Amino acid sequence: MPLMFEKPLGMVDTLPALYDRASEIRHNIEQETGRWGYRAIQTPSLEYYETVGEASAIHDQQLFKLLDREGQTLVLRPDMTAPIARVVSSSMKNEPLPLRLSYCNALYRSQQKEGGVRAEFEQFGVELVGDASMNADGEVIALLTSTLRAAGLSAFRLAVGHVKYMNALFKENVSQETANVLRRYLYEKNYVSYRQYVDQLQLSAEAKNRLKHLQRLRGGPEVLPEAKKITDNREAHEALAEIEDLWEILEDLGVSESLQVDLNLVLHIDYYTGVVFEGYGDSLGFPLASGGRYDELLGKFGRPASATGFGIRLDWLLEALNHFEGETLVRHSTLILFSKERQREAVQEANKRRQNGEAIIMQNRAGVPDVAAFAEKYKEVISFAGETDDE
Ligand SMILES: N[C@@H](Cc1c[nH]c[nH+]1)C(=O)O
Repeated sequence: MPLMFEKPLGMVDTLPALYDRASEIRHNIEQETGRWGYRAIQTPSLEYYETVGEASAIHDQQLFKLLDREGQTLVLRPDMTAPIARVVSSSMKNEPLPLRLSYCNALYRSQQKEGGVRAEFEQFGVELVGDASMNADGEVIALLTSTLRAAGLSAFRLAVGHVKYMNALFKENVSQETANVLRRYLYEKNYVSYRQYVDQLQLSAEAKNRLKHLQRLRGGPEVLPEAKKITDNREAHEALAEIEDLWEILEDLGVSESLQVDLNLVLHIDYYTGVVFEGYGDSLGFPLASGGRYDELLGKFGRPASATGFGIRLDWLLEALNHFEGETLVRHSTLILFSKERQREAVQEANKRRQNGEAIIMQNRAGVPDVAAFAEKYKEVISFAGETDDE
């Protein structure tokens, strides 16, 4: 294949039909978060590696890095949460907390050769900064459900976990390195390897049982008392009490039905410090949204504050909505086909219709090699033909 048709790994084009669909969804989502008082923000595509790049807590190999003229290393933003932490701590530092912000931006995460995963994708997200109460966690989860609904996704599930519960359980039973391996398996949802790995560890039978029990801690709020039984750790119990409190809030917010507790949940970013969650469309095998509480990130930028938020991948949301059927010709505009001698009339007609909100394409017949084939695409064709044209 000639190189001129190739794109760098993980880069994709968006053709008009999909672009229109994505804009519509973006618009619906932004309207919904606007109704909850979230104000949109934009930040640059490039950030310093040493500040935002590191704070993003994305694997170093996944960062796209480049150098500016001063020799400083820059990254294409892999995440919006860290840039927002930067803004909240600098240009918005006098704004009283809590702050409610939203964004819709392209993010960049470089991919391995295999996998065929996008390295540039659009993410819509919100951040609620400065509210440590469980109501903030409840609000962002409820907002995630209502944005997914506003986007037209009726069937989805949300899983809610807690970083501190898992950390405490691992700390009590295994070393840091072992915990990292276990976390990796849980992140990959590779439960078979998780069990096999636990089986071959040099641990007491009880410790192995506790680690395996963790895997079954998924379901309704009835798993919380179960979860209590396998550890006496204070932090773990506090984490469970937070989820209980959250559940009540979510019931009051009317969104507990699509929710599940999942104490196995591990996300791809490690700045999370509390409640974490992930959203799945019924037809997809992978999560299209995720988020959670990150109480230590803002402090890295000099304005310590608790915070929580979520990000939705728009490409995966579109897939869940089943609108990935590929490019089709959209018969939504009207064609005005004119000949030079009638161009003034054609313009008047086009202006009138455009003012009424109609999409009009004006096309001089002389500019089209095959008029019949071209006109085929439009739902309505208006002709301002000259004397010598055949109709
Ligand atoms: N930035 C996270 C999503 C998130 C927003 N706020 C908290 N978490 C991500 O890219 O997955």
